[in-house]
Amino acid sequence: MFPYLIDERESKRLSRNTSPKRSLANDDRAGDTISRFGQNVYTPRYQNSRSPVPSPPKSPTSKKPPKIKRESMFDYKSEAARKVELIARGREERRQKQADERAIRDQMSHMEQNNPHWEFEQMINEYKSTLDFRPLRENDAVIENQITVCVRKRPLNEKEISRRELDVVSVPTKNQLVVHEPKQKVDLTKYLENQHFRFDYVFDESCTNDLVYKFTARPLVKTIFEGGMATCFAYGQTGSGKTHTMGGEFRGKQQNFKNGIYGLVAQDVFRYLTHPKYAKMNYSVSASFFEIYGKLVFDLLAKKQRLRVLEDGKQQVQVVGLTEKVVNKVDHVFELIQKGSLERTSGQTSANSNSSRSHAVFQIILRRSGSRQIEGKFSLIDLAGNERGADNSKSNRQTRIEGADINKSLLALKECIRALGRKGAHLPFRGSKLTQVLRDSFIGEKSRTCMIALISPGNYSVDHSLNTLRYADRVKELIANDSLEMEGSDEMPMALQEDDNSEETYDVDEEMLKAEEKRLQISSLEWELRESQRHVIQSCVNFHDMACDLYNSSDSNGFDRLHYAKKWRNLLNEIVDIQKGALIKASEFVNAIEGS
Ligand SMILES: Nc1ncnc2c1ncn2[C@@H]1O[C@H](COP(=O)(O)OP(=O)(O)OP(=O)(O)O)[C@@H](O)[C@H]1O
Repeated sequence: MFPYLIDERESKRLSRNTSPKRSLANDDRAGDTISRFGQNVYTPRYQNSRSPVPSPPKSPTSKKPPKIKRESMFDYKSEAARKVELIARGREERRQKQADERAIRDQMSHMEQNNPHWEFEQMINEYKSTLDFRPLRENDAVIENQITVCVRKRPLNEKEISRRELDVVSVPTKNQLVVHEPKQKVDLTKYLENQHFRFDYVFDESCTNDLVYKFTARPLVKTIFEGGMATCFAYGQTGSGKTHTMGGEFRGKQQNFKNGIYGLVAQDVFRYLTHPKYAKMNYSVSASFFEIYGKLVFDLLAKKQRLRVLEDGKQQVQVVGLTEKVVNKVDHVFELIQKGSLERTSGQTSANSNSSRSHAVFQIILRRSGSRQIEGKFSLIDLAGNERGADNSKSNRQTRIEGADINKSLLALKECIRALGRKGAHLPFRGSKLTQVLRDSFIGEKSRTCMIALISPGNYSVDHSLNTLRYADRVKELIANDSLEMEGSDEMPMALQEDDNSEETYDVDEEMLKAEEKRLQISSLEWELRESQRHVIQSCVNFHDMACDLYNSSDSNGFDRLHYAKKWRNLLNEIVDIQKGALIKASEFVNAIEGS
């Protein structure tokens, strides 16, 4: 094609020279170069205008046409060709890029469909690959603490698996746990916030009830044979495994009461009775089972008969009329556990249709035969779900009141455990019905307590799990501080005891330790600040309802002014107390931040 183009041009040039009359050849309209399908195609103008085709100049005198330098020919050719090639290559690259992006998008949407959290999953897997997993083993040493705080993580359940939830909790060692909190930045970048916690023991999803029992309640059984009080609490969100741990594993709807902590304690109590040291003491064993629902107490062994709690002048608290059955063999205890469990009050929450809104208290009591004097008592408490706040905004008044009571009792419980850890500290047992009835468990040198915090591993539960861990951490943190404060004591500080038991040697950096403690303290105070704020908000709503009811009641016949005024005063007192409590929490938090 190009030789033709050159010949044509050359011929025109020549014909211009040789025949001046030719009009067509006298300007540069002689021919156009048209780009067609990416190639330069030359279309002579005169062809388009149907002009007679001039014959190529064939002058006999004409010499050979002057040679066109090959170099310039190539220049011309390569210039155009390069542009074309560039355009073509650019187009090809664009298409390829678009195809690649489409393929990635398709792959991502396919992955999203199969696993909406695949990016977080990848991040968690990457993080886990850096951990050295050394979980708790059956033959690990059991540490004897006055207060033991541990955490149990259950496996993902069917519902969570069907919702394609991620397991966001890792348990690398026997006393450490990491929560991988999925987060998103404002620019939608996803990232993990890995939060570390440390407790006396951490049980991963593979641990059985037997193993949990061995490290938690079992060491406390001996306490009640030596004149002490023992308590074991199961604390956590609804559905996190409190009843599974305390009452026994579920097989469908059937619960195996023999392998829950209630049943395991009962079996060990009867075993201890046969021990030569205790056989001669002539102990008799009895059991009671009751439930605390708001401010009310019900007997689970007497068709939920309502019970009154009375306190005498010596601060001795009694649950009046509570059924206490004498048990001669462990099977009797299982029967009582079964009976009481069936009676237990359940309500409805958005989180779990069988959620428990009450605290269940199962007690095993030791007395000398023929005596009313209690020698030892083991209280096992399956606490109500701690996730009340999340349910509250949408819930009815009754549910809100229940929630407020549960929050109050859980905060009071924490304060009482703190008091037990700090010898001689004021015991704020009147903070709730729960702590009131358990008062005797929080006093005395020999009293021992164990808290099992239960967490659900799914990503949708991460906020509740963190709240549970912070609560447990607050109890643990104070114990650690108290132990460190015991100068000259034979007892080693808890943190150091653990370190001595481990194979690693720690180079403890005092500054770092202090900074870490401070951080933990602030995070706990923040949690308390938020909880107390929520409490104020709830109580304001309740206060408003009750104040309206009371106000309207003044219109009725037989209106008693004094009674009315007293009721109003009580309402005001109650809300002022709650607000004062919140004010203290807010000040504590501000002081901690400003002082740090
Ligand atoms: N460690 C575990 N292993 C296997 N399944 C478990 C475990 N913990 C709990 N589950 C199961 O999870 C479900 C909820 O557990 P559970 O009823 O004990 O929760 P909960 O904390 O007592 O809830 P609620 O406060 O509503 O009573 C049950 O079906 C239980 O069998």
